[in-house]
Amino acid sequence: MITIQNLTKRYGDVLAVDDISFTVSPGNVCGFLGPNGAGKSTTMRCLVGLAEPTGGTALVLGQRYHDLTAPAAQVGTMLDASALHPGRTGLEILTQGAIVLGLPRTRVREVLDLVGLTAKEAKRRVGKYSLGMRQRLGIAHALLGSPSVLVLDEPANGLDPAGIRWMRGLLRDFATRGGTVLLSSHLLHEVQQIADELVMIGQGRIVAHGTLAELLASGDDLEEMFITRTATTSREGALS
Ligand SMILES: Nc1ncnc2c1ncn2[C@@H]1O[C@H](COP(=O)(O)OP(=O)(O)OP(=O)(O)O)[C@@H](O)[C@H]1O
Repeated sequence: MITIQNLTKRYGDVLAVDDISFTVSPGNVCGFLGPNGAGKSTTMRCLVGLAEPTGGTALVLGQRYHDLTAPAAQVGTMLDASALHPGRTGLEILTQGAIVLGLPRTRVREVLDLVGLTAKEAKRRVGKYSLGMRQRLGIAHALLGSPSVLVLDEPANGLDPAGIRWMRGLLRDFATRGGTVLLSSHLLHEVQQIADELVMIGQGRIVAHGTLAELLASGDDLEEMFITRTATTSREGALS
């Protein structure tokens, strides 16, 4: 369960996130959609304790991230796949993660299988990985501790159509087993294929929220809605 309530985050003069509220329940894959600079990463950083909210709360499993008993295992995160150390192999990164979480080495093999990285690929340095392989490794790392919540920033970035289909299957399966997923994207087409509910954000404010079916049934063209609403919302709250 993810519960964002009246979350506000200000960096000096910049109101990065402006009083947003939404929840994601177990069993759901929620796409957090917005153009560059809309406030997606900031919201996710507040959720996983990397940024302190200026106001409101961002709770995961009903608690602040740092108050969870084993946050790194309970919540799988991928906030920046490009931050993976280029000089290490995928295997080294996952093995180190398993050690930190107190998990058996066999778990590394399991998550590699889950994301479709071969043993040979795992032994290559991350600097030689394609963007899609980095995304898979980042997701493998997020899955290590068998979390019940996944928070993924732009996970489909760099994936080809087959990779996107694979990710949809993986996340759907995770949600079907009771998991909660929040994933961000700045591409409507991408997120539409993966998520079953959407939170659209523009300039720090939520401009649309609902299941994909609800949003599509409204008769509005989703792309038109995305472009017009995220462009016209102002940080001073021009669009209610
Ligand atoms: N540490 C920071 N210090 C100052 N301003 C920041 C900081 N982090 C984010 N911002 C600003 O907050 C706003 C929201 O940024 P954020 O990264 O959350 O957006 P985003 O939707 O994730 O965008 P992108 O898709 O480009 O990653 C932007 O104006 C950004 O410049």
